[in-house]
Amino acid sequence: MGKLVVIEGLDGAGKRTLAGALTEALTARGRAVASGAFPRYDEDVHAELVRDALHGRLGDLTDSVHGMAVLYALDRRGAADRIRRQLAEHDVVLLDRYIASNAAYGAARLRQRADGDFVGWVRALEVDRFGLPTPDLQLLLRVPTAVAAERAARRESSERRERDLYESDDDLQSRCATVYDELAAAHWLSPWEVLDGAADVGVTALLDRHFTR
Ligand SMILES: Nc1ncnc2c1ncn2[C@@H]1O[C@H](COP(=O)(O)OP(=O)(O)O)[C@@H](O)[C@H]1O
Ligand SMILES: Cc1cn([C@H]2C[C@H](O)[C@@H](COP(=O)(O)OP(=O)(O)O)O2)c(=O)[nH]c1=O
Repeated sequence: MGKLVVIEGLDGAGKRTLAGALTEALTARGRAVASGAFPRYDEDVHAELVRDALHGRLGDLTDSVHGMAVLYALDRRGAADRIRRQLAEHDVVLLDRYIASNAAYGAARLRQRADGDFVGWVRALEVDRFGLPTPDLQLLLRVPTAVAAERAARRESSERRERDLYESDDDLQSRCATVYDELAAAHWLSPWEVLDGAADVGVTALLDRHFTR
């Protein structure tokens, strides 16, 4: 049975970049790695609807924090069997965002903290009701909100990719950073490790800490 490892953090924190580096380093050590990212924009109708909502194309649906969270959760529900299969066949399944993204962004939108009702509601929906596999380890890639915003803006211009409603809301990102810190401190759903994304993450040392057999 493989380990389910999740990378979490703000938009522009460097999650995708770290996922690539970790996959490469684990593969070089001979581990079988499956990787994925949520939302699955090009694979799942709920994720497609998320994209529409984040670009203001679904009217007042975007205003509903719980409605948005249900769409993200249904995307993951549709991937649950595949994740379970991947865990059976690989040493590591590495995901760029998972259940904690719903907890952090939703709580931040509602101005709640990690010990508030919303985070409990996400756990009840995704873990208890949908039966999603829980992570073995969550990595919080922590960067100052200004750095994340600057990276997201740079990516916007280099990839001609328009920033969405959450990405362009600096106050939301900064509240979200607080909830992430609290989720990590509480080891919500799994052990967490906080990585300094503004410095060298130190992939080799990370592997030595968590992936020695
Ligand atoms: N450690 C880093 N130092 C500087 N720039 C980085 C670093 N990691 C990622 N970036 C750049 O920041 C931008 C956002 O990174 P990305 O990995 O796409 O973030 P995320 O997946 O968290 O949104 C990209 O342009 C990427 O090249
Ligand atoms: C996966 C997930 C993302 N989100 C938020 C975080 C991001 O602001 C936004 C889009 O996800 P993101 O991974 O940033 O997609 P991309 O970088 O390809 O646009 O959705 C949730 O609120 N809940 C979730 O379950």
